Amino acid sequence: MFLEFEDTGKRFGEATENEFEVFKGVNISIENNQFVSILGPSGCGKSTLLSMVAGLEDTSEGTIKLEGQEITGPDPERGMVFQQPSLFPWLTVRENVMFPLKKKRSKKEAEARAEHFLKMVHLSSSSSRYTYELSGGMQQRVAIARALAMDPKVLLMDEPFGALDEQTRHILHRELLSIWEETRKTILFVTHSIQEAIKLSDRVIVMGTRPGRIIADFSIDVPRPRARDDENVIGWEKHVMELLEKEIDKVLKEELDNESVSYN
Ligand SMILES: Nc1ncnc2c1ncn2[C@@H]1O[C@H](COP(=O)(O)OP(=O)(O)OP(=O)(O)O)[C@@H](O)[C@H]1O
Repeated sequence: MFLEFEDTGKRFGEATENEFEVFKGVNISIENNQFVSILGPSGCGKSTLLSMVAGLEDTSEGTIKLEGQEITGPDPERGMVFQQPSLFPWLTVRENVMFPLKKKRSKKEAEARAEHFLKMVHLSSSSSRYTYELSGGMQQRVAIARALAMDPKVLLMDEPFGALDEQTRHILHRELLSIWEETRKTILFVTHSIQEAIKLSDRVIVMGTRPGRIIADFSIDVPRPRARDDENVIGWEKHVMELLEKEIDKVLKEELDNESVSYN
């Protein structure tokens, strides 16, 4: 299997009373080239799971393996795109994409590679501009080009379009799908949006919370492009929504119960 979680668990804090278990017993097998989204209520551990694949957080239990190799730290084979693009404002668009490439490649090679990926995200005409001169959507495209230019085996995306307006998000969905079709990178995509997950993914994994765990794993077998009013798309959205609503209601009820205890 390409990317494999085996009985993976995560705890924060020391093994004392302030220890907090985010999730445990997570088992997921992901095939190469798949576009997989992770949905779940706030705090269930979606970003933590992604950070563990990135190697930014360690695993407390079990393993995560990429092509059979256990993940033990960050590596360019796993590229990350965050909600905030975190670009260098003192560098141009091209220089931002070139920056991580310069360690291993000549300047000329890095430049050619940066231009190639900037073209892929439709930004070649802005490559000499500074990133602070760009809109939020354009900045996120630079971040995607920068991650792709490293030629990762897996692209990890943590709510990459969460801060963008609806129209820009729609355009970037189209672009991301066309990039995915061209590069066939395996994508692990965290989102809060059911519509986004159903529109983009081969597979949608739904996490529950308290304790964090996988509660459903769906293959979305609707041909792309997926129109919003396609009855199969609407059917999937409704199905996932009902599942998530139950989970969110459970969290709200627990929070209200806890509050009423602390008031008494
Ligand atoms: N470094 C940390 N130290 C302690 N607890 C943490 C740390 N990072 C995350 N957590 C806790 O782990 C839980 C999961 O957080 P995480 O950000 O992964 O959730 P999420 O599902 O991505 O949430 P959201 O959808 O709101 O972004 C939360 O309760 C959070 O407070």
